[in-house]
Amino acid sequence: MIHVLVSDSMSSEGLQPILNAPQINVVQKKVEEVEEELHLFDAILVRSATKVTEELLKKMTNLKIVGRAGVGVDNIDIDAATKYGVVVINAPNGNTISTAEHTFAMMASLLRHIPQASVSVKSNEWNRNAFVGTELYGKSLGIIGFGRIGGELAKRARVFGMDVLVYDPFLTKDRAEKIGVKICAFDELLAGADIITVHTPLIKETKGILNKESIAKAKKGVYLLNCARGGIIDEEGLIYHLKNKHVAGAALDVFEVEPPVNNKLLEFENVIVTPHLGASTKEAQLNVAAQVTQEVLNYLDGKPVTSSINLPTLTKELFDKIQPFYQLAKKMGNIVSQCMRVPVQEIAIQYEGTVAELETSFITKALLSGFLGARVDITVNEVNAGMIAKERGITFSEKITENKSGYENCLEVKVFGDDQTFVLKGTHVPNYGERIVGINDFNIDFYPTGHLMYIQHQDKPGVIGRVGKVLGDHEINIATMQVGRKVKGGEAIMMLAFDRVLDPSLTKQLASYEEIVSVKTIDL
Ligand SMILES: NC(=O)c1ccc[n+]([C@@H]2O[C@H](COP(=O)([O-])OP(=O)(O)OC[C@H]3O[C@@H](n4cnc5c(N)ncnc54)[C@H](O)[C@@H]3O)[C@@H](O)[C@H]2O)c1
Ligand SMILES: O=C(O)[C@H](O)COP(=O)(O)O
Repeated sequence: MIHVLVSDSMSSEGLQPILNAPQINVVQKKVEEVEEELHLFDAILVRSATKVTEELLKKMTNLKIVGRAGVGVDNIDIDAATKYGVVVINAPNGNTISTAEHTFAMMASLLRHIPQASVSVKSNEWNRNAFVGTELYGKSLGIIGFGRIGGELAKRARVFGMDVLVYDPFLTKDRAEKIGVKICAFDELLAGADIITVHTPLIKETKGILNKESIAKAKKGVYLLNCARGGIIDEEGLIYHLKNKHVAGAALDVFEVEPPVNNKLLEFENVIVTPHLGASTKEAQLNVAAQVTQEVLNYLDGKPVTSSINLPTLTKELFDKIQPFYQLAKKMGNIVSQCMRVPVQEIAIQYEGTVAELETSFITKALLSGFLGARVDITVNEVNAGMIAKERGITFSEKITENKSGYENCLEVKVFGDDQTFVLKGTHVPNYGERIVGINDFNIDFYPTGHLMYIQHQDKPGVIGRVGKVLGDHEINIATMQVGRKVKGGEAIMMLAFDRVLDPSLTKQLASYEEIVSVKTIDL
């Protein structure tokens, strides 16, 4: 049974596929209400209220995926999730329109004093002079952060006859031209805009991007909006400029601390607020819940996810193509790790042929996870493999080379350890399966599965017979056997497969023979 925790309120229509899945037990409760069962959950679905901290991740020992039904992931400790091998996905475009519309509604409300006028009329006043507003038409809207929401907002502003100034270090000229906005430097936007709105993520570069100093560079009488994340506009700086009337008004959907208890901003008549409602429409909630539900189901079912924050994004088509190499790479990493039982400093992976045309970074991570999984005591997967390798001082690299092996596709891994190197080559033969086709300089051909024994020996008469006899004496059936040598009478190797795990005493006995150089067992 798979256990999924939905810890924030979500559209039940969007959650239907997961609620209806017979093999999934869905619990819709806050984290605090399931403290005792946290270790059971395979997945957690959240909005912005649940804080997915390292502390929580440590308690959720079975967790595989965090699904954020929305855009912002600043409530999730991505580094910690990556460290514990937990995939984080979001629903990046399901609430774009709703948030752009909300921002537009806030802007219009702010300039026409609609919330204040509404309260006044409901208090039996009829004070038309107190609420004289300002038109949007002909005004300059400055947008900081021109992604999905910034772009949708700009289209609406253009239709209302506004000029749009944009500051976004990652914005291309092409996109700006298509939407009809002017790319500006930050200070140029501050100086030119009548209204400024922020639509960036909350990251260290954007935290307090509008603060006491930068707001001072804006036009006197500027209006400010924040429907992105609390903290992008520094609240102390905003309060300062509201007091000195440099800022004519502000519209805020988000706050540094939510809910904004005892927040001085709430005392200003010219500050209008909503309780983080940008994404709160039926449509957006259905979209984000449905997107994240499908992604979580896919991932738990071993299928690709398309909007992961800490994994390469793969389409289903690409994932299907990668899948055989992913399995092969994982096994190769595992074999190499068991054959090189010494500290390793470097892992170099080469791709040849058709595999080189795929997303090799994903395959590299699979190989690393197979390698590390065999030697560390924590969950290692493609999410955290790179991070764990670095932590353990193992450098890794990947290279695409011309096809020299003669196989349609070939992966080669070379591992450098204390005074030793080990090379393994593998290929995937369509309709046949994974094959290991090279160990160090030896050509060989075996299916990497089950319980294996790798023997390095001298190519002399009787060695194979002796190995067979020892195993036979212990009633051990050899399932398959492959032998490889470079020159007659020189170094040779054997790869044997068994139906069960071998007793370590056998390894010792075989290794004691003069013609046998080394014996290693490999369990896959
Ligand atoms: N109020 C709500 O309910 C609500 C709803 C949805 C999204 N959001 C928030 O809105 C924000 C934007 O969402 P989006 O979907 O448009 O994201 P997005 O990723 O599409 O856009 C973000 C943009 O910010 C730009 N950016 C990054 N660093 C910058 C910097 N230092 N200076 C200027 N620009 C920078 C990026 O280049 C990108 O174009 C996010 O913080 C998200 O959490 C809030
Ligand atoms: O980043 C987002 O998607 C929004 O801030 C929405 O947050 P919410 O899911 O808590 O409404």
